[in-house]
Amino acid sequence: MSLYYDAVSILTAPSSAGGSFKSRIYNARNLKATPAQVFALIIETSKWDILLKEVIEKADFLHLEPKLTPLLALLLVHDHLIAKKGIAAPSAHPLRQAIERHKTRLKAEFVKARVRRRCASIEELKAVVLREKGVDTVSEALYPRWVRINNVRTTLDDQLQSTFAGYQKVTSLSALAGDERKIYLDEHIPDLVAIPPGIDLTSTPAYKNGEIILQDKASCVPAYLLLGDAATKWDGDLIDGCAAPGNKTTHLASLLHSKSRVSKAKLPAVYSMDASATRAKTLQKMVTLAGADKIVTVLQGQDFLALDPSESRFKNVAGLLLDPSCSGSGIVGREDVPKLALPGVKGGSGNSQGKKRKRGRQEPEPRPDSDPDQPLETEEEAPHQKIDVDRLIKLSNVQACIVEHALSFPSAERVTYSTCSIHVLENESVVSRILASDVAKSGGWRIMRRDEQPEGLKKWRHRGIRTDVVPVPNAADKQPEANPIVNLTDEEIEACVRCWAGDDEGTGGFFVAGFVRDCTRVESISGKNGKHASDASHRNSTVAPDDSESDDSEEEWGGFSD
Ligand SMILES: C[S@@+](CC[C@H](N)C(=O)[O-])C[C@H]1O[C@@H](n2cnc3c(N)ncnc32)[C@H](O)[C@@H]1O
Repeated sequence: MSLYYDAVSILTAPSSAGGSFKSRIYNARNLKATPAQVFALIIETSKWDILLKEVIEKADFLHLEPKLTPLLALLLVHDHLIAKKGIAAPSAHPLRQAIERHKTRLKAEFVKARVRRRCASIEELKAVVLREKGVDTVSEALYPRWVRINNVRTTLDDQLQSTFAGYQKVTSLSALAGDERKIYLDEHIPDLVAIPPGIDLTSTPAYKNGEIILQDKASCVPAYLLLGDAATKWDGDLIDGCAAPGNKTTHLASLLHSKSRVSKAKLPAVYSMDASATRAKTLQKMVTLAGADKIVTVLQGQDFLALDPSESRFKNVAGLLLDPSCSGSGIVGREDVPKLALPGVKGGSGNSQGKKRKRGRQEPEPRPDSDPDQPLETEEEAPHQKIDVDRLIKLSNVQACIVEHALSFPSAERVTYSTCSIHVLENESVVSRILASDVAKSGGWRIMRRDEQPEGLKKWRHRGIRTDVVPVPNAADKQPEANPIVNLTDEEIEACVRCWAGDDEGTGGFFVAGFVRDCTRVESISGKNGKHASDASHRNSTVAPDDSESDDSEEEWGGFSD
């Protein structure tokens, strides 16, 4: 029963609580039910709210049940009428009884509501209700649960035969509609699958053991772009400069790893850091849980900008992943607490929806990856802070600095830059500034073209833009900084990877660009950094997509050594 009270407490929490709606659930320390259950209940109820309101009002029983607030009633009636297992509470529980006392009326009104809409099945009814609500069933109603398979601990095949045994394979995201056990194997990112959002994996052994990681598809692009299709052959060390809570670090480890790697050679080292000591603790936890601690060294509370690229331990760093703080404007669910249509109470009962029940509860330990990217926002990313152009300009200055610092690592040959922002000012404009910087020019850096990207990403259709799709508030007053300068060629724009929330790809808004060192450029530039660039240029030249990559081709690898 705590599930319903948990959902009410989330929905009625003050808006100043901060964080995206989803992140607030996953970060809430006072929930008894699992965050996934609470999230699914709220989202599923929000899809049906107008119909449930109609049914409850016509059944006209709220004034008879003082324990039921309109919000509680909506959530409970959802499960009573629609959820496969009914209300998640023992049959003697007073709230369950408060609903079941009226089950005949509720059932009758539900059937009438369906007949009025001329629907033969519940699925049909769901689609009609969503249309009434003006929701596109594929884009908004269906935001799948993305699940990344962690190759450090398991394989996709193992998971298909264990955690996902009995799941029906489907070939499109839209086919995941409903609550049935279906699975979609992603066509762009290796070892990524999607399942219906209502399915809770948090109690599975695979989740608890770090074999699977819940991570939005868009957030999987940077590590894949950095290491490419032949990631198991990558032999330079890596840095994840802005790493907490650790989704991309553990993704790097997963890509580098393959269960079939035969122990001979040493795996590359990954230095993973976060300037926030608190967030770095979560990073360490997630790295350990994912089994990546054998290759990942977490530098807790380390400011990436304070790293000295000439330090000897970084001499073999060939790839750097930078995912710095951003406005978070692409995060799905930001300020998106579903506004549920609540039933009215005839006869004016005093049970208000905001009334909170006092509960003494143990605080559950949140899982670090429970809401990839989203739960552990930086101070800068807190949504209650207004997104305005001044803030974007500040963020973009730091973003550019961070990537330029990455380009100065002597053996670096690939760098990725990513944000979960939709603004040109933080994305294409930052790329444009980076490419124009001295460090990029003298180091021979250029953008990683679309035709050089891993196979899955070559196929990805959303590419860079030059002008904001969603205008930035008060940008018009701030000339000229508010007008982002995007001095990129068409080829460079095409090289930028964009993801958009609300389309049929099921991702949040995201931006990624890769930079590579081009030794021909550096040779044409006299003086500094030329040697570094050519040092770097040979190492991972084999990292380009390689069709011959197979389990058999990995005997030279040494696997993990303790
Ligand atoms: C968007 S989050 C990173 C998410 C992470 N890449 C993941 O996939 O789980 C940005 C992080 O960068 C960190 N950060 C910001 N500036 C930094 C800096 N100069 N050095 C190190 N970390 C920094 C913030 O504390 C924050 O945790």
